[in-house]
Amino acid sequence: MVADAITNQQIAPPEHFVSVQGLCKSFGEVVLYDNFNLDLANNQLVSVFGPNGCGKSTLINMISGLMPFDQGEIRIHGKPIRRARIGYVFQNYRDAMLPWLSAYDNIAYPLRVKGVGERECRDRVEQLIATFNIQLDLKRYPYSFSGGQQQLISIMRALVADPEVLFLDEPFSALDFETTLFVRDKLQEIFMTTQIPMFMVVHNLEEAVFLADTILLLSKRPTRLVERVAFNAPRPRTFETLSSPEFVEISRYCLEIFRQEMRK
Ligand SMILES: Nc1ncnc2c1ncn2[C@@H]1O[C@H](COP(=O)(O)OP(=O)(O)OP(=O)(O)O)[C@@H](O)[C@H]1O
Repeated sequence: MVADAITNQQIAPPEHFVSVQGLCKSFGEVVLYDNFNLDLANNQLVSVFGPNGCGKSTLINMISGLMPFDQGEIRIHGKPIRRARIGYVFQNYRDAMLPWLSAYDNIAYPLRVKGVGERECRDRVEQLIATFNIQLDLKRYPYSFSGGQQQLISIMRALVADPEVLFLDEPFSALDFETTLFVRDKLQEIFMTTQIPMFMVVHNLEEAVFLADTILLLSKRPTRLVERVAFNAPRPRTFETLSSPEFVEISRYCLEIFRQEMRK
């Protein structure tokens, strides 16, 4: 009995923040996912990298509940998507901001949609910007901020309703290099402070490795998980991380897998 209990404990699945089983998705004749499975252990920052058009955005949109799928099951922390609290940061902050609302009202928007009272909205937004030391005049409108500042505002908006998971679809791709560094550091700080698991699609392999605990390498269509690669460098990751042997080795390894996949 005791032995059984120990065995059962050992085989019991770890807590997963995302669990995907038997996922199928096609667009017309184009099969993107055919019986795709994925489990992501809790408290991780997971990045997704793969060939152009393999279905990275489609995957993040299905898992976050923004896009329907044909077949399969997706659970967030063991629950159906509709019962999970989800934060989503879009690739293009210009389209994602509501331009007629101030930065403050953009951040507070998800709370207002939920019917949260004005005082609680204000407390929550103020707490958030104090925690992450956001020094912006939130009375201003989105267009008056730089790209990095707007992306930061959209990250604050995604966090304001206390999400269980944060999804980010290429959060740096519309930013210049300098701004990318700033937003990337802020994202890492948010992850380290909140421990909210993050699932992030990234276009650039080094970006995919730098912040991640796990890098998911996807194949060409129909899309499979080719490999999940662990990157265990200590946090915070800094400029020094970029030249560390483990970063160089993991990046090289991911690139090699990617190139093998492209040759198929
Ligand atoms: N709503 C849609 N209707 C029809 N086809 C679609 C739709 N959305 C995506 N596709 C197609 O599905 C494929 C995967 O698209 P998706 O944007 O998910 O890939 P991706 O890996 O994120 O691409 P990229 O690397 O270019 O950002 C592409 O061929 C795309 O044209």
